[in-house]
Amino acid sequence: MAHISFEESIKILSENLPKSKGSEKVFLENALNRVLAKDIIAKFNNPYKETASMDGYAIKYLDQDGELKIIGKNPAGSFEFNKLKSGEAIKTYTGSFMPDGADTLVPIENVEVKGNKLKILKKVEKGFAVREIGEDFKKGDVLIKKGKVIKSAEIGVLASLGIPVVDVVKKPIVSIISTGEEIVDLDSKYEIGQIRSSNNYTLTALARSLGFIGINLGIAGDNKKEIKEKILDGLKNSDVVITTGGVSVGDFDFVKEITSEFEVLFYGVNIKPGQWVMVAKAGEKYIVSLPGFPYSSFVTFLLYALPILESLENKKVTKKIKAKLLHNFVKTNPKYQFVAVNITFDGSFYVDTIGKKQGSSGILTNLINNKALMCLKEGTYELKKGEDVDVLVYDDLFR
Ligand SMILES: Nc1nc2c(c(=O)[nH]1)N[C@H]1C(S)=C(S)[C@@H](COP(=O)(O)OP(=O)(O)OC[C@H]3O[C@@H](n4cnc5c(N)ncnc54)[C@H](O)[C@@H]3O)O[C@H]1N2
Ligand code: MOO
Repeated sequence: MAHISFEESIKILSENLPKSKGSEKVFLENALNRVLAKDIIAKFNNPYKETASMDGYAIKYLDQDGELKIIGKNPAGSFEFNKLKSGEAIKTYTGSFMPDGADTLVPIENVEVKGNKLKILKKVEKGFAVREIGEDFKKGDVLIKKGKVIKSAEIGVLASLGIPVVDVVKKPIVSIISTGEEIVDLDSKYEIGQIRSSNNYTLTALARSLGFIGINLGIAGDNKKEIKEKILDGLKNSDVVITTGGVSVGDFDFVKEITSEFEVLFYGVNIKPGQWVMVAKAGEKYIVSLPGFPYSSFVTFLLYALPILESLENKKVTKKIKAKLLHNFVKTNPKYQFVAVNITFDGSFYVDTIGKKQGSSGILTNLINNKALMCLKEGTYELKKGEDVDVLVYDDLFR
């Protein structure tokens, strides 16, 4: 079967992306980084009433010339709505409601007090240090839109609205299975010639680092029954099942046969790494079978599993940006290529491949400290130093 182009694979995938999952309720403390499932609408004005933003005396603006009579105190949290008449002042504190009849607050620094007499030494303009009703938000305002990822300020706004429980989109669950007769897990004895399985650990961690629920389902040998059982097991408890290995042309590449029993969206893409990737639907769920090489499985997870997970939670966790190449780069492979790059920011983004090893897709260590992939369209060509390139950023660049 001829491989399809990268663009074609993305088109097919985007036409088959899932709808976002339903919602669930979480305590506000657990809502950080979750996707809001319903608009948050203010049920009251904040502030509820005109409020002092400094410590001082509430007065009528036109009363600033003569001597005023201090008729009392108005501490924050006192809900007596004091009334103020002409010629009077009420001591009022930061956060206190302004008395009815007062339109201005003269700060303590501007006045002289003798007994209950107040003299204003330095006048202020009308409305000084008074927060308007609804200055922060007004009743009926849509404060946070459905689909927004909840960060610290959203947590604060929800708290200020008195909302202890929030409706958020359920987190997508992705299960990861490594396959291969030669690979062994950490709990098994290692014999020369075997390969310690890294993919199930790397991809579980990658899924979790991007905010999804990653489940490491361990290893299945090159055995159709075992592989199928593990995939079916994964499908029961997760939205997406990832397999690694067993998808190319070897005699023991059974995963592709098992995954083919489902509704295959595509198998084989003209990309480097990852040309043997296979994506299938299993009813509402997905099986994404990635090549076994550690670098290939990492890249293809980002390219094909991540869009499904993002769609399920209705959020984007990767960014596509332009960056300038810090050195010439010769693209020798005609496939659409994804290259691990160092990325730096100095007013613009810059990328380079300094210190990255050249070789097969078996090189996982190139991804240590890596946050981005340079995306190079099909063809062989030379890129010049200073040229703009497309970059897929999958980690926080400023951390
Ligand atoms: N005759 C051909 N051979 C290969 C081709 C080809 O076109 N013709 N394509 C190569 C490419 S490209 C890739 S990518 C691999 C993909 O093969 P599989 O997906 O079937 O992967 P495996 O053969 O099972 O494994 C490949 C490689 O990765 C190691 N591996 C597998 N799983 C893990 C794991 N969990 N942790 C660490 N390392 C793992 C495995 O030992 C192999 O070395 O096919 C090429 N061959
Ligand atoms: O497709 Mo393989 O992942 O190029 O090495």
